[in-house]
Formats: sequence, structure tokens, C-alpha cells
Amino acid sequence: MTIPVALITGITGQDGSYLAELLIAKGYVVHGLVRRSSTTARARLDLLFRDKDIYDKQLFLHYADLDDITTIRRILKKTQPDELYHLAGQSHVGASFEIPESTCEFTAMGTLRLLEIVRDLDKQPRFMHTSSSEIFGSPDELPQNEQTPMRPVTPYGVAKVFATQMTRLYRESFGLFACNAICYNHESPRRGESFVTRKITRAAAAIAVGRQDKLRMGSLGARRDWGSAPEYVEAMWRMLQHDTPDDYVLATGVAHSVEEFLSAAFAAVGLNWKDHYEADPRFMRPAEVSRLVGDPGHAQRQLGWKAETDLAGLVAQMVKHDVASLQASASERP
Ligand SMILES: C[C@H]1O[C@H](OP(=O)(O)OP(=O)(O)OC[C@H]2O[C@@H](n3cnc4c(=O)[nH]c(N)nc43)[C@H](O)[C@@H]2O)[C@@H](O)[C@@H](O)C1=O
Repeated sequence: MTIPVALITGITGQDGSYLAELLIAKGYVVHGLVRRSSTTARARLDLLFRDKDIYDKQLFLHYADLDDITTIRRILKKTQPDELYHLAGQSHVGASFEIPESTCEFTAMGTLRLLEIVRDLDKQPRFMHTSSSEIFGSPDELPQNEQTPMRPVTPYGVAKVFATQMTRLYRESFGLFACNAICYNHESPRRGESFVTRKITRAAAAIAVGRQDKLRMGSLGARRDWGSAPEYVEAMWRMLQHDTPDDYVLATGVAHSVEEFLSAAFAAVGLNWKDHYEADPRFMRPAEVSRLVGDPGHAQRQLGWKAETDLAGLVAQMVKHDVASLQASASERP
């Protein structure tokens, strides 16, 4: 039996770590591209795999930045993956207003460069690009599906539109097996600390144990369709196992406000968020998407995939994790 080989860009991120775990459990050999500078970000992977004798047997990490075409081409030629999961990019929407150029460089051009390399390979891997609900920006219809017109309102959204359309174009014009996973927000205890959900659950835990008093945040009115990250990477894998390539909205189909998330997280540790919240203009954005909710029907029909975790379940998992890790670090203190 041949062992399937996958390559993941962005393997050190939240989704990358869950996807690596999933593929390794399925018996894949997994190669990951790692930025030379992201030594600390590797902590997620080290925590998962360091003691499990996986490195150099099933998991191989390679240094390569997304603008380093020759290195990526060399790695792809050497590793000959069957599947290429493209997760890397500047993923913070708020930051994209501060650094629009590098956001486009990595998120938009980085995807095009990868597609170009794949197009030239003799053995072309199946390709999955992690697109985003931000492509819809300010949509006319609700919920959004794969046919909803793209109307991005943030530099990040514009970059994702470019990458999404290029992925479609390489599928339709050059015959690549290329798919877009149009992901709505997906969270977990491994979510980066600057995204709103994790910022809230970490603060709720820290305030509950007396290590923090205030939580400074931006607007609470925005609504998001929040799902659970491990479920979304399962859908990504299913996309590349399907007979034909296509684009899929991955979402729960239900939206909640930031205030609802905040309220649920603080309630989970017996606190009232109103006693600790402080509005901070530094976290307000020049433009907000507010009507994003996805229709995951296509993924359900074609891939048999459905988001299972609701907001209450997600909040409970994240708060529990953050409380436990604070307690563990407190007990380690001399
Ligand atoms: C689908 C999409 O999902 C993510 O992008 P995002 O939705 O912008 O996620 P977020 O957690 O940064 O913000 C959610 C909402 O929360 C509001 N908000 C209020 N106060 C703070 C605050 O203090 N920090 C942050 N970060 N947000 C705040 C903020 O203004 C926004 O309305 C990325 O994975 C992205 O890569 C992606 O593709």
C-alpha cells in the first residue's frame, strides 16, 4: 500500500496543527513549510509531537518563506506530495489595515506563486487554498454561498479575493485539482491570542483567578459565524478526497455577536463582563463586516460535512482550556 504524502503551508498555525494531527492519524507522511523566523510558533507542533517519536518518521519540517519560490519548488519536487494544503498567509484582518502591502504579498501573491509552481510540476498535487468569508465583505444576500458575489471591504478580504479567484482560474483554465475552502471564523483553544475569541477566553480565565482586572477591546456589535477549527480541517481533507475539485463554504450557518461571545465566556467563570470591559479605540477597525453568515449546504451535500459545535460548546472548550492552563502555570510557580 502506498503511503499518502501531504504538504502543508502554515503548519505552525491553529489549522496547520490540527490538520497535521489529522493526517498523521490517517497514516500520511506530512511535510510542513515553516518560516525561518517562526521558531516560537513551532511550539504548537512541539507540544503535540515532541514526545511521540513522530518527527523524521511521519512529520518533516522545511524552512521556506512564501516569497522564496526556488526553495518551495525544490521542496515540492523533492517531497512529491499527493496533496498540498495552503494555509499560510497574514491572517489578521485588523492588522491588514496597518500592513496592506505585506498582506497582499503573502496572502495574494503567495498563493499565485504556489499555483504557478504546481502548474509546472510533472506530478501535480491536489491543491487546497484556505479562503475566507472576508471575500464577501458587505454582501447583499444572507446567508452567503459559493455563488455569492465577492465584495471585500478590508485589505485582507481583497487579498483573499485575488487568491480565491486565482485558485478557481487555475482549476478552470489549467485543469488543476484546486479547491477553495471558504472558511468562516473557526476557533479553538489553539487560536492565536490576538483574535477576539481567544483574547476573551484568556481574559475571562485571568480575571477569574485575579491575575487581570480589565479587558480592553474594540466593537462588540459585529456578528460572526463561529465554528470549531478541528471540524473545519476535516472538511479540507474531504475536499481533496472528492472525485472533482470545487469550492466549499465552511460555516455553521448561525451568527452571534461579539457581545454574546463575551457574555457567555465571562458567565462560564461566574463573572459579569460589564464589570471588566473597557472600550479601546486601538481595536476598532476602519471598516467592519457585519452580515457574514455562511450556507454550508454544498459541503454537506457533496462532502457529507456538517459543523457540529455550537457557540456554547466552543466557549466552554476554550474557557476550560484557558482556566486549566492558568492553574497549571500557577502550580509550577515556586
Ligand atoms: C474569517 C476570518 O476570521 C478571522 O477574522 P476576524 O473575523 O476579523 O476575527 P477577529 O477575531 O480578529 O475579529 C472578530 C470581530 O471581533 C471584533 N473585535 C472587537 N474587539 C476586538 C479585539 O480587541 N480584537 C480583535 N481581534 N477583534 C475585536 C472585530 O472588530 C471583529 O468584528 C480571521 O481568522 C481571518 O483570517 C478570517 O479569514
